[in-house]
Amino acid sequence: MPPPPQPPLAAPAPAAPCPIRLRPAPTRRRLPAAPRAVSLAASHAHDAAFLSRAADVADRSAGLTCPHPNFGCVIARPEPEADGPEARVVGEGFLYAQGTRCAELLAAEEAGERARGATAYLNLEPGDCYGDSTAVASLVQAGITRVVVGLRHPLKHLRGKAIQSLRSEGIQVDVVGEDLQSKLFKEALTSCLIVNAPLLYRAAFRVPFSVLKYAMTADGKIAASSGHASWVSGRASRGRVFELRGRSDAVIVGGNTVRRDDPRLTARHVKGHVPVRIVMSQTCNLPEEANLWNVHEAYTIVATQRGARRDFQKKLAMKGVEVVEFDMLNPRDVMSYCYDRGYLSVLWECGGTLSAAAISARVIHKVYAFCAPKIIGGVTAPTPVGDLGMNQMTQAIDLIDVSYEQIDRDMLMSGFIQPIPDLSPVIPSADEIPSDDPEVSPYETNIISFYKTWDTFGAFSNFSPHPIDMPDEKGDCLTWPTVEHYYQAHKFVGVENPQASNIVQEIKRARSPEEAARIGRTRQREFPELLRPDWESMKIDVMYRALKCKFSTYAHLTEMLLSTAGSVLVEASPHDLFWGGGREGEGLNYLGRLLMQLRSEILGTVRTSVEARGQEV
Ligand SMILES: NC(=O)C1=CN([C@@H]2O[C@H](COP(=O)(O)OP(=O)(O)OC[C@H]3O[C@@H](n4cnc5c(N)ncnc54)[C@H](OP(=O)(O)O)[C@@H]3O)[C@@H](O)[C@H]2O)C=CC1
Ligand SMILES: Nc1c(N[C@@H]2O[C@H](COP(=O)(O)O)[C@@H](O)[C@H]2O)[nH]c(=O)[nH]c1=O
Repeated sequence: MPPPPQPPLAAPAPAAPCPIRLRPAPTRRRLPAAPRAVSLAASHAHDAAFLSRAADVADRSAGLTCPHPNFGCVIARPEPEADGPEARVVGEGFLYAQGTRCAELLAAEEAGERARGATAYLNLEPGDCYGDSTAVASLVQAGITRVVVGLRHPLKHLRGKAIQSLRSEGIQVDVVGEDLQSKLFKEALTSCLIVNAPLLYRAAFRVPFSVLKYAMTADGKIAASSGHASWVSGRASRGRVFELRGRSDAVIVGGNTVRRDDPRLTARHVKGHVPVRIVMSQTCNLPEEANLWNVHEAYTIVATQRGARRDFQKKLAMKGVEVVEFDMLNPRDVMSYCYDRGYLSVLWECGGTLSAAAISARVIHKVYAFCAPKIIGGVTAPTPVGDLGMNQMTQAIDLIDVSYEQIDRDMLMSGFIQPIPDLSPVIPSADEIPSDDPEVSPYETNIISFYKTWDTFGAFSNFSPHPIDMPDEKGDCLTWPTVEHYYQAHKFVGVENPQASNIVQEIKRARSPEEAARIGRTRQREFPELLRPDWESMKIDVMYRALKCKFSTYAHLTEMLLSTAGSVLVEASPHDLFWGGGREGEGLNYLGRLLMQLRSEILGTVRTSVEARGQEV
């Protein structure tokens, strides 16, 4: 694989300022009426306003669920009584999580008949990976006649596909920057870029979007010279940090911060998504007891140097902490690992030692600096960023798109170290859609890996949004939203304890497959006595039954599976060594194996029926 493109450390001079703020969820409102005269400027103003609104709508699930590409759809139609370009919103929707119903479908359902002849505004080109093009089909079936797209999909195997499909259905598609250009559209486009910055960085640099956050005094210290740091910033600022955590897949600290602060790193006080906590420690010289080892609160990974304190590693593993060894522990390799795990965004909450290493490794993209109006002094008091090897002020890294916000008595300054990647120059024209499949290496054409639902073969993931109807113990048919829901719930099925039945119901009701997985795993750890006693011997069978149902229910999935004949299927999970293939092929890859077994079974059935027909003739 070629090395990921290296952005310059010192970013180019700032472009037009663009305030970056966490936006509160917009309330539904009628947009202000535009001037009555029908003019191009007025219709552009409407389009730009609705597109920005689609970006705001897309942002609604942030912090509620595991981060994922943010898709929002706003359907608007002209006011029947108005002859100008006034329009009103008739439907809105956003993607709640991977494997849940797409934004376009939700918006079309809300709009109903009012969608006929209306315009749909999408912050991002839909990225159907399930072979069923739900997003496009929803818009077509709803009778949408025009679609305005903010950004083409940044992932190569999806870019341009949905736009082409919509156009081939006779729908007018206007893409900002290509078909629509003006200052207003530039601003709307910025909203679309910001709401999916993590996906864009991930696509461009093959690392997750990384944000460095710290709290410092007015004299630039992040702790007193003793190392004591609670608290530098005020309560309101720390509340904002909980929000930032809730929007991240993982929060990272260095060994010293764990030894000194014993942090919890949870997104408490804000309901919703709790990120994974990652400790980077070369020595693994970490405390025996620490808040981070309480994995009931949140999942913890310790990233360490190969061979470091193996006995202690075992102790951590006994507590449920995952330990990952690296040949050379450094920020870039840890970020590559996080990329492989499918993370989109990571929050660095470390001290200056590790932050300097991360900035030097060019993995930090954005900075949030909370500045408190206090002075602590101290020549040895820690500062936010250690040595970067610069000795002239002219070498300083200029932050771009800087914004300032007062939070109670503190000031929050944020800005990008690296600009949001502009993928537009490599956008292919409509007749130049890439046919290559980035998941399949030309040298290993017989291996097809899949993992996240946005991958080319994302439909093979148990998180794909394909409900299955399965008989329960009494033989009654029950619908499960995804295979993951079914699998996780069956850890507790058949156990004669009302608490186990409650857990089954809790998992069944989970709003997304991620939530189902989280509940299933947490309850298994919390209540091992409620796990069905035959689980270890039954889990493969449970999974196979669910897969068989999924692939036989949806014809296009059967087709997709059969199209892989001759290839080895690998679930590219770097950490699940039972269902996945592991980082270096050390995993047992049971999910891939079961899919291949199912493929053989279906192929056998197809062949047998063809042969039978042949004999009849
Ligand atoms: N106000 C604020 O926002 C914050 C304040 N703090 C304060 O900062 C102080 C700690 O800062 P600091 O000592 O810089 O701690 P860091 O959080 O930066 O941790 C440094 C440690 O990170 C580990 N590490 C792993 N890989 C690397 C690498 N490639 N390069 C460098 N380090 C690596 C090492 O752990 P090991 O030694 O285990 O191998 C190293 O000692 C504390 O007083 C804490 O309270 C901390 C965070 C935020
Ligand atoms: N001291 C300091 C911060 N420190 C960071 O927060 C961590 C503690 O998190 P938790 O245990 O979850 O409350 C600590 O280890 C460090 O990473 N953050 C801030 O916003 N403001 C502050 O003043």
